[in-house]
Amino acid sequence: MTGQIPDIVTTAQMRALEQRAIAAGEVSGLTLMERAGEGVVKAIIAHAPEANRAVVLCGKGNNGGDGFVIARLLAARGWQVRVCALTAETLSAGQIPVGDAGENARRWLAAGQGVYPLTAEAIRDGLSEGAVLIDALLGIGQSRSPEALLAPVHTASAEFTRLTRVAVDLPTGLCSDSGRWLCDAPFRADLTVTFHAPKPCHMLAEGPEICGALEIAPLGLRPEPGIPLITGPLCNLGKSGGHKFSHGHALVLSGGSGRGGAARLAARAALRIGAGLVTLGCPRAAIPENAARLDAVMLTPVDTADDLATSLSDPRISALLLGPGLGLDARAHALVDVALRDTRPCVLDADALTLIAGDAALRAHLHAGCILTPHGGEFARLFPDLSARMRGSGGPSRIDAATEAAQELGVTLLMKGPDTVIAGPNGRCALHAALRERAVPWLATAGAGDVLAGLIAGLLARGMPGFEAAASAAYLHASAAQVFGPGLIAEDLHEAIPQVLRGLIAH
Ligand SMILES: NC(=O)C1=CN([C@@H]2O[C@H](COP(=O)(O)OP(=O)(O)OC[C@H]3O[C@@H](n4cnc5c(N)ncnc54)[C@H](O)[C@@H]3O)[C@@H](O)[C@H]2O)[C@@H](O)CC1
Ligand SMILES: [K+]
Repeated sequence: MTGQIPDIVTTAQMRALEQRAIAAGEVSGLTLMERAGEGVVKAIIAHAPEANRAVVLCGKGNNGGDGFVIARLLAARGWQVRVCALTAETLSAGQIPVGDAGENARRWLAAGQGVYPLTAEAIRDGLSEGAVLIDALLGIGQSRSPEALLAPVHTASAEFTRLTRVAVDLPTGLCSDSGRWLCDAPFRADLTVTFHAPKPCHMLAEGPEICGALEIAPLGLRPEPGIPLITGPLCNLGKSGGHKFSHGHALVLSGGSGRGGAARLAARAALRIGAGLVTLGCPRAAIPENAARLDAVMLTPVDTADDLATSLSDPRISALLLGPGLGLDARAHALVDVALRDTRPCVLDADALTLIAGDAALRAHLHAGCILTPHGGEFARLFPDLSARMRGSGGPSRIDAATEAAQELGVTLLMKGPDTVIAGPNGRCALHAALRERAVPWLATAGAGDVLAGLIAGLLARGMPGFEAAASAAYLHASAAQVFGPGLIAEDLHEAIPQVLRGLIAH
């Protein structure tokens, strides 16, 4: 997939787009199916230029209908094509289903072609080394395990080592909206050709692992806004003129002696990303330790809620961060309480999230300037019911769950994971997908989350709105890891940020 990636559309959005175009008389379902088949054939030829033999696995629905179009178009190019269909028996008995898929089955049969059953033997006999195996069993309509359906496919294809496996729209065994597998052994594609726009499963959770290369075939439908992929910072990061106070002042609150590392990582990140000033607020007893480890970050004693209130009387403090290394004691609770009664932008991470999860009174003070950055465990503590639903079959995707959670709390929420979902209080959502060169597994290292929280706080301090700050920080965080590469530890992220910024600001 190259060039500008269109917004992601959910299954419901895709069906609505198609239905609207058909209802408006702009296009027929049959034409859409033909275009879908043409797109897949074009991608197959580009991907496997030497191939001239295919087995097309066709299901009962419209994904199967696409399969019959693909079979017809490949056969017209001189390919040796075998269709193995779930409907082989009824089709062979002359019973053609109504609808677009039925019409394409009819056209295939009318061309004098046969339809084989979906058995291991029939599939194997249609294949040879170098052939293309096309999965048109199930598409966006799948919601339950297709294990039985796939068993003969796995048995047959295991006998070959050089097949090109192509998924039509999405691999069978993958939930289109959540990216979760619907069975233990889904179809594993080398190439997935989807239509109009990527679906969440191509970007989320375990989906990318089984999609292979992703191609998007146009259907001629009008583009509509969906869920954008974050492919760069959402605001200008350059600095022009002014003095240090023109670029904001972030206040990071830390725990006691021996617990300051996480907050120091966050504070340095806030400074690196361009906040004019960053102050670390820690208990008086922890000042020597922090002073020995920090130079450009300033220090202020914050032992009590009153101390924090005094710090906040400085109107130049433009953003707060609480959580990394904050602790879960009474002081930490009191600091979160004071911070939330203030209306300044506030990042809540780590221990602050645990405190909020356990106290409805704190939760009640959350406001639209808050940015919560939970990982899976913290999300489960904050939203046990939603989290349990996510784990269930047919449950909400990470995109849907983050959107629901952000709206429920009226905050911006950044859900951490290999794919990072950012959801705003008004239903806005964006995704940073860990795909290909943006997959940075070495970010799974102690302290990386603290750096991310610090980047958000720094951008907030500079005046960036919450959603933009969270989305931009997710991008910059992954970019820094990408620039540094293997062996990364959290401290290295700070050192890589200038290189990332140089690249972005130069453009
Ligand atoms: N929506 C659109 O805009 C377009 C859709 N097209 C194709 O149509 C597909 C969607 O078609 P359908 O809605 O008919 O859905 P599918 O073809 O994905 O599934 C068909 C039916 O199979 C059944 N099913 C689900 N899980 C099953 C399982 N495990 N075992 C057996 N049967 C199962 C369900 O009843 C489902 O409705 C898309 O993925 C795409 O390939 C294209 O033709 C072009 C346009
Ligand atoms: K499929």
